This record gives sequence, structure tokens and C-alpha cells, in this order.
Amino acid sequence: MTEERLSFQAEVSRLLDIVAHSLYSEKEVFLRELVSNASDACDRLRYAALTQPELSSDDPDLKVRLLADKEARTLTVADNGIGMNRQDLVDNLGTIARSGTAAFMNSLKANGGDAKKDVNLIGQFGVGFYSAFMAADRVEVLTRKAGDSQGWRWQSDGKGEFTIAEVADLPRGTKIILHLREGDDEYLEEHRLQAIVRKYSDHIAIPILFGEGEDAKALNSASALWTRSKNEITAEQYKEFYHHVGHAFDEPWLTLHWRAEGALEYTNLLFIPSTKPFDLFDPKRAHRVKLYVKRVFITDAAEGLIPPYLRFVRGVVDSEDLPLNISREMLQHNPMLAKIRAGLTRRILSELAKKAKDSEKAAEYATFWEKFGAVLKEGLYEDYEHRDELMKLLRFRSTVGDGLVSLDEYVARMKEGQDAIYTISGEDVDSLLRSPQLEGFKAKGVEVLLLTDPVDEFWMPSVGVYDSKPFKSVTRGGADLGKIQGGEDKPEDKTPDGEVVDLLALLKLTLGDSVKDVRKSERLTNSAVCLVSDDNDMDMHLERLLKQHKQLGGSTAKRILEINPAHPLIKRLADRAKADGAATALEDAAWLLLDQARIVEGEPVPDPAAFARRMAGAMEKGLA
Ligand SMILES: Nc1ncnc2c1ncn2[C@@H]1O[C@H](COP(=O)(O)OP(=O)(O)OP(=O)(O)O)[C@@H](O)[C@H]1O
Repeated sequence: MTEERLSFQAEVSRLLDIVAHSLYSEKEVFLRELVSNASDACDRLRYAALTQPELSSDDPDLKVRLLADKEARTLTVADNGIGMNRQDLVDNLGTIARSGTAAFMNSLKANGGDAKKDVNLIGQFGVGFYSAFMAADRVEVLTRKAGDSQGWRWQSDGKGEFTIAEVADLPRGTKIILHLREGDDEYLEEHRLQAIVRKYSDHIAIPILFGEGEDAKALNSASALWTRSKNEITAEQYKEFYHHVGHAFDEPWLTLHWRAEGALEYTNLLFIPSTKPFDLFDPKRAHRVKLYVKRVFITDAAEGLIPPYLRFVRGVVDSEDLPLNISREMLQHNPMLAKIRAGLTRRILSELAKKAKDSEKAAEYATFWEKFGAVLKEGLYEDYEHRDELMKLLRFRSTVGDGLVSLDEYVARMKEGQDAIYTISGEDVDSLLRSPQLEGFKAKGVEVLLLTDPVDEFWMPSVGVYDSKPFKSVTRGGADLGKIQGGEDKPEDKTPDGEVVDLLALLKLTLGDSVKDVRKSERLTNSAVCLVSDDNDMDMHLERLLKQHKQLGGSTAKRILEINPAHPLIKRLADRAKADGAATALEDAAWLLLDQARIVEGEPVPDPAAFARRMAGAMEKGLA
């Protein structure tokens, strides 16, 4: 028998080093991980056998078996599932295959090498198969893939290398033999193993047995959790199932368990996580809800089962009506799947609406919103049918208060004469709050919604109005503040138009093509100048966003420069603009005004050298 020696991927070696040296108090989770893998392997065999019954016909009762050998000090986790061939072993048990493990490794990098914190992270993420090395200093894997005749032994002490060799006469499936570390004999005791299985793996749908032959004893209830009635399931069991099915390690924020009856029958056990899955913004926008047909696992990638804007939902859907022999490819064209999706969507949205409506649970809803609001908003332009329900779920930061506001609350607080819902978009709330364009709105007490999710730029134009009130960006078009009642400060009344006429003409002449227009501002109270875009042009933030993502070529639309007639600088300039030769004397000042408006807006200054030269000149004069 020839034995091949191979090295672990560098990242696995590092991971194993951490695992082996961790004094992780919940070491027992290694068993959860191995049983979970064994159950997945049985699920996969059951699916494969739908089209190739010969794969499992010689040993059709799928199960997981735990065997303890006190003399040899080994614990074995055996399954008669799909098994692995040589390539599977190399790919799966030598590299970081597992999504959760990859996330763990990424957080290690973020942690900056603090060993203690690293160990805590293992508990948060779980590290799949590799957690075997928490309890074992040597791990043997004996496996034969369903349909193959050749079996394999994989072996490692977790120190950088593993070996693979051919083995004859293995039964189908996988046996993981753990040579326990000194002091870990507790994992040879039946009662200890039973307690761990009950705690973490009771929801596993196939039997988990202890021992062999007549004496074998079932450690779990072996019925799929979602088929049991709600009042028989504890919160702890729901959580463990969520961890298993969602490959998650947080508390579920919401657990939904119901059975749809009528024309179509299906049982659902769905969860909304309390933390963001790390691949939430992956361009594929795939969901991970597992589809079962009559308790047989079919796929966790059924396209069309869950709309992409609900992709954060985890769990199981088990249909009684879909044909068992349906291929994964044919699934998405099956009209029943679309009906199931419609039922799931309706239910999830109505449960969210209940939470959102309950004002006592505002803080709880806010935690959901902070994590998944940006994803949910995608539904506003993708799912016209549920748009109204989605609009009710929206929450925003605004210029009023620190909390979140709904559109209904906003509308109820609108000022007399205000007919639009005002918004401003940018990268983050703090810099938005400093925007000069908000000054006049603040002075009048008009609330403005602060939009920081890129997706806002897409749903808002597509939705257009709420409660017959249009959404309007405060950085675009006229400010309409004149007709809104309230506030003591009315900037537009302070200076008669005539005062700035000459300055406006001079600025227009000097700045020429660099701006679309120069006008007196209604929206500034403290700042001297700001930029806005024209009513018909794209919002400035959206334009920058698209350019950043190379979605927009060509030149930027021209901006309108607004000046604040009440600002002392503008007043002085307005005086000077009346004198002869003002155009030459104020040329630098004109460009400086435009450049400072650009800087405040976060737009690039096209000629920084000229800006610096003019600025130096102005400072020099100021000091003279
Ligand atoms: N008992 C088993 N039978 C068959 N294949 C197994 C078994 N245990 C592990 N594997 C294979 O090894 C791979 C890696 O296992 P590991 O527990 O590290 O991650 P995982 O279960 O794939 O995690 P995730 O489900 O998050 O992707 C599995 O995806 C599976 O292909």
C-alpha cells in the first residue's frame, strides 16, 4: 500500500495550530461539527440515490454511529453517507473549503494576532472538520464514496501534513477516528456523548446511535425538527438547528415556523440572523435556504425560492408537492416553486411588519434594520407587488433626533406648506449633517432624511412618491423653502435681490462654462456658498457613486453655484462687484468660491495648483 504525503494549505496549518493550542472551554462542539458533516453526507447520498438508487440500495438506512474504544482511547464518528474519493479528501480536508472557516480566517487577520481573541472566535464561527483536532492529537478518516470500489485512509496529526493511502474493503461512507488527547477521556463516556448530542444535534433527522449491533442506542429523537409541533421544540433546539442549517453562530433574531396548507403544502422553518452574514453583499445575491421535498434534501441553491432581497433569511422549506425526482436545473421553472416563493415572501414581510409596527419593540426592529435594511430596499425596485409593504418597513436617519424614523412619522411631522419629502445622500451620516445645503432646512425646522446606502439612489427614483408626496433631494433644484412656514431664520428675506445682482453677473461671467448657473441661495444660512445640481440633472452623490464604480463615463454634469447673500464675505464681495474693474479684481475670489464649494461637496478640485496659488494670494493680502 503506497502512502502519499501532502501538505495542508498554509492557512489550514495556521488554523490547526490555533485549534490544537486552544483551551477552548466548549471543546465539545467538535462533536456537533462532525455529526453535522455526517448528516450532510447522508442528505447528499439520499439526493443522489433519487436518480441512482443503486448508490444506497445495499445499505439504505442512513445513520450516524458513535463508537468509543476505551482501550485504544479512540472515539469514532461513522456515517453511511456519500463518502469521499481521493480528490474529495485533498480538496475538502486539506484546504479551507468551508465558508464559515474562511470567515473565521478573515476575522483572524482583522484581529491582529491576539491569540486569546482568536480562540473566542472559534466558538463564534466553528471550524468544521478541523475542530476534531481540539480533542484529538491524531485523526484518521476512512472513507469510500458511494458508487466507487476504492476506499481511502486520510491521516494527520494536524501539524502541517497529512497522508492519503488506498484501503481495501471499506463500507460505504466515512469513519472519522479521533485519537483523543491526554485528559479528554470524557468523550469516551456514553452519558457525556449523549448529553452533547442532545444539546447540539437532537434536530438531526437521521438516527445518531451509540454502539454497534443489538446494543446500539439512539441518542437523538431522529425526526426532522421542522416536522415536530412548535410546542415540542425549545428555544435552545431552534437555535441549534439554526446553527446547523444556516452554518451560523449567532442568535436568530426571528424564528418563523409554520405549515402552509391548501392547494400547496409545505413546512417552513426560517430564521432571520442577528448578525450580518459575511457574504451579504456578494454580487451573486444567492440565498441559502435549504429546499427539501418530503424530508429529502434537494438543494440549498434553488434559484427563485427566496427573492434576492430576502437573501439573509436562513432555514428550511420542505414541500409535499414538488416531485422528488426533480433535477436542480428543472426546479426554477416549476410553477409550484414560484407559488411557494410568493407564500414565503408574504409571510416574512408580514412578520417584519408586525415587528416594525410594535412601537415598544422599536429598538429591536432597529437592530434588524441596521443589518438588513439596505438589502430589503432592493425589493422596492425589484418586487413591485410588495412595494407598499416594503415602504412601511423603511427606516431612516434624519436631521431630527438620533433614532430611526419611518415615512409615516416623517409625513406626520411635515411643516405647513411643505409638499415634498426632503432627502440628502452621501457616504455617512456625520458628513451629511455638515452639508451646507441643509442649513436653510434646519433653520426652518424642516426634517431631511439622511441617505447613506448606495441602493437609495436606485429605489428612490423608481418609487418617486410616498403618500402622494414626492421625494426631493435638497442638493438638487430650487429649495422651495419660501413657501414653507416655520422657523425664525429666513435667509432669503435678508438681502434684497438688487444687492447681489452685480456679483451674480460677475461670477457667471468669470466662471463661464465651469458652472451651469450662479444664483442666490434660499438654503444657506451659515456657509458662503454651496453646489447644487439642476432639477433635471442627476443627483450629485449618485453621479459620484456611478463614476467611482465606472458605471458612468464622460464629463460630469455642470453644477449650480449658490451664494448666501447674508454671509459677510458675500456681502463684501457684492459691494466690491459694483465698482469699476471688479471683474479683474475679483477673478481669483470667484474661482476660490467655486473651489471651496467643490471641496465641501466632496468633489475634486480640477486644478489644485491654481487653487493653492489663489489661496496663498488671498492669505497674503489678508495679512498685509
Ligand atoms: N462525513 C463526511 N462525509 C462526506 N464528506 C465530508 C464529511 N465530513 C466532511 N466532508 C467534506 O469535507 C468538507 C469540509 O468539511 P467542513 O466541516 O470543514 O466544512 P463544511 O461542512 O463544508 O462547511 P460549510 O457547510 O460551512 O461549507 C465538507 O464540505 C464535505 O464535502
